[in-house]
Amino acid sequence: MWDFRPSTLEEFIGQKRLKEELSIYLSSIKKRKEVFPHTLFVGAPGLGKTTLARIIAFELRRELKITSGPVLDKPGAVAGILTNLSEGEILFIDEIHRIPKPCQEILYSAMEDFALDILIGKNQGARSVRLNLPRFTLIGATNKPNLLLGPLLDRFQLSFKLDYYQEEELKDILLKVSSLWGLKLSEESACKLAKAGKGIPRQALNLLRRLKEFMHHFTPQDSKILEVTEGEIKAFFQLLDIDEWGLTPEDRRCLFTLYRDFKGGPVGLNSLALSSRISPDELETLYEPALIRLGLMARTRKGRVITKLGEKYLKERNLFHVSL
Ligand SMILES: Nc1ncnc2c1ncn2[C@@H]1O[C@H](COP(=O)(O)OP(=O)(O)OP(=O)(O)O)[C@@H](O)[C@H]1O
Repeated sequence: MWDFRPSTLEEFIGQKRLKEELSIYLSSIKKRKEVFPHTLFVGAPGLGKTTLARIIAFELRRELKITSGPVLDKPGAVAGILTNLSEGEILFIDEIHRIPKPCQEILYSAMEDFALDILIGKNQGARSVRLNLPRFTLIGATNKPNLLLGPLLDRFQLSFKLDYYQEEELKDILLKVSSLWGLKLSEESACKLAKAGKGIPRQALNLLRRLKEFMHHFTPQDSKILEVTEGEIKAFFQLLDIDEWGLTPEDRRCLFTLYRDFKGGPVGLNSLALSSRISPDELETLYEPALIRLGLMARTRKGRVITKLGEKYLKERNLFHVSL
């Protein structure tokens, strides 16, 4: 089994408070056979927003349609997907903040009144026609809720914020998935991988996927169970050039660029991204969250700054003079 997605809330590890609340809504909606309320999941990429949408659909035995903000870039695209929904169906829109504003506006009446107002004709001859929609559930996922129009935000009856995972929780996820994949992780190996997962299941599972390939490469072909020792984890981390926190050469490059090119900051996101040779979006969503959570970088009102701990990190690893 290559991918692992929990299909019930019980199988979903972590996010304890969110799970408790969600399970109450699921059971009460199930009892009353109602349509699930419009729900927004807010959190960084890879924390499990899509997985939760799938779980809601599975638990309620509802159909799930999956799309994403960039696909819904024209009013016609939004109208098209809405008019193809059936009663009780769940529409999941990933990166909902990337829907252009005029298209977000179409969603207001669809969510509130289950109706679509379509403008037919042009100029003076134009008239508005109201099209009734089946009752459906919209589940949105975003890591930038501030880019959603206020009235759209208001139409989500439920909103959940996903937290980064504790190492212990990531460890449980890794142990569960590794056994499905025929990998035998010792407790210590699982802890090391979990620590390098940067609080994000997708990152931890990506590491596990690569570890599996690594193990297959170095183990005789007939072994059914691949046993991973601490020594192998060490060699694996060396091969990937990641440290015990899971920081990659790109993470270190951002930190070092901040130190070298901007004298430790403060510096704006775009300038730091340009000098680090990565896109501002990648810097903001992929790299800086971990650097900030580890206390190596900080975000101030004037921009990003390196912390004392960040300087210590570079110094200890002899990274003050590397050429990037
Ligand atoms: N709590 C969890 N327990 C087990 N596996 C999880 C959990 N959360 C996420 N995963 C796994 O991590 C991977 C990423 O999860 P998912 O695609 O749901 O994240 P996401 O928040 O929707 O990311 P994106 O916003 O980038 O689409 C999936 O393989 C999923 O099965």
